[in-house]
Amino acid sequence: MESSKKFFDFSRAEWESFYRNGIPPLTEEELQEIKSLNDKISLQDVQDIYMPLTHLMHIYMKEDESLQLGKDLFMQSYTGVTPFIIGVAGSVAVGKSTTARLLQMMLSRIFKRRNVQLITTDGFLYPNAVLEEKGIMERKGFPESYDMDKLFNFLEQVKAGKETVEAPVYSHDVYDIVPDEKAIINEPDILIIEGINVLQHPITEQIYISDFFDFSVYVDAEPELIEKWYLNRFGKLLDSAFLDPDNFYYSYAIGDREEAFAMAKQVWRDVNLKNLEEYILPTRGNANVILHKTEDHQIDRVLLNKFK
Ligand SMILES: Nc1ncnc2c1ncn2[C@@H]1O[C@H](COP(=O)(O)OP(=O)(O)OP(=O)(O)O)[C@@H](O)[C@H]1O
Ligand SMILES: CC(C)(CO)[C@@H](O)C(=O)NCCC(=O)O
Repeated sequence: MESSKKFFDFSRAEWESFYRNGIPPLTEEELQEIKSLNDKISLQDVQDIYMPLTHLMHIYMKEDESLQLGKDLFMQSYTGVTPFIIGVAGSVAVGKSTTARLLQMMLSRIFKRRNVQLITTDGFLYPNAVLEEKGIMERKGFPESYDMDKLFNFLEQVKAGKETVEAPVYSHDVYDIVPDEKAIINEPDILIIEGINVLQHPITEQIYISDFFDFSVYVDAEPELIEKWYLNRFGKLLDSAFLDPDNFYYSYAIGDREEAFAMAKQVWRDVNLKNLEEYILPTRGNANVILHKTEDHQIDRVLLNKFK
């Protein structure tokens, strides 16, 4: 273990050993089902990295429940059970959605009676029309491009145990908020929130959105690799846009492929890499756990926060 001031830094082998004696809570069939999520997901990662991670999350969940109960006893009032909220942060295209969906599937299989739901903060981006109006269309993903009040209200309602809470929906294909679509969150026991901004910035002077999180994971990798994954995903977006004139990427898909990739490289450099360096990376130290990836999304190191 090679540690920094703030994090214990474990090799893959060390991390894996933290759950070696546990009985794998997932059947071979369930593992195969997880595989269908993204055919490149390594089942070895599920076993070696995510099993110990969900085990650790369970430790935090139990602590959280007992703290809530203790506080209620102290105040001599019952405030109700609040959902356990897990944040998944990291760069654009680092694999947050894939990690978050994998965690959702694993947690709902392992804790069969718990209702595990998932949402992305992409839905809280201002619609393109508003970004245009504010003159910040090329700042999509930067802090000012999100409706933070709306995100704050959403989190407050979920945490307060409201029966049904709605959130707007963003589509990568349309490259905009989808006007008539809503994501519904209804009384989850565990809510996973994935987004580049979940560990970021105060909303008001007193409160950070990270105050809402009971556990957080930062997905990390070297920027050169993330760029590769970004361009790779861009290629897939082009391939699926080819037959759909309504798709945002249609004109790129039917045009010159080299030019399209040159444009994507520029967007990576001028928007997403800049955002990573200025606003996302500085939040890495706030996470409970950092998953560090190398080539082919393989996780080679896991870091655990010493203080939270
Ligand atoms: N564990 C993994 N194994 C293989 N491929 C992966 C893995 N995780 C992500 N990918 C691939 O990397 C690309 C980016 O992943 P994903 O869309 O999950 O990123 P993201 O961080 O959610 O991005 P954004 O913030 O833009 O929504 C996708 O093409 C995805 O298929
Ligand atoms: C929607 C976000 C901000 C985050 O997922 C990102 O995928 C994005 O669209 N960034 C803007 C620059 C780009 O087109 O890649």
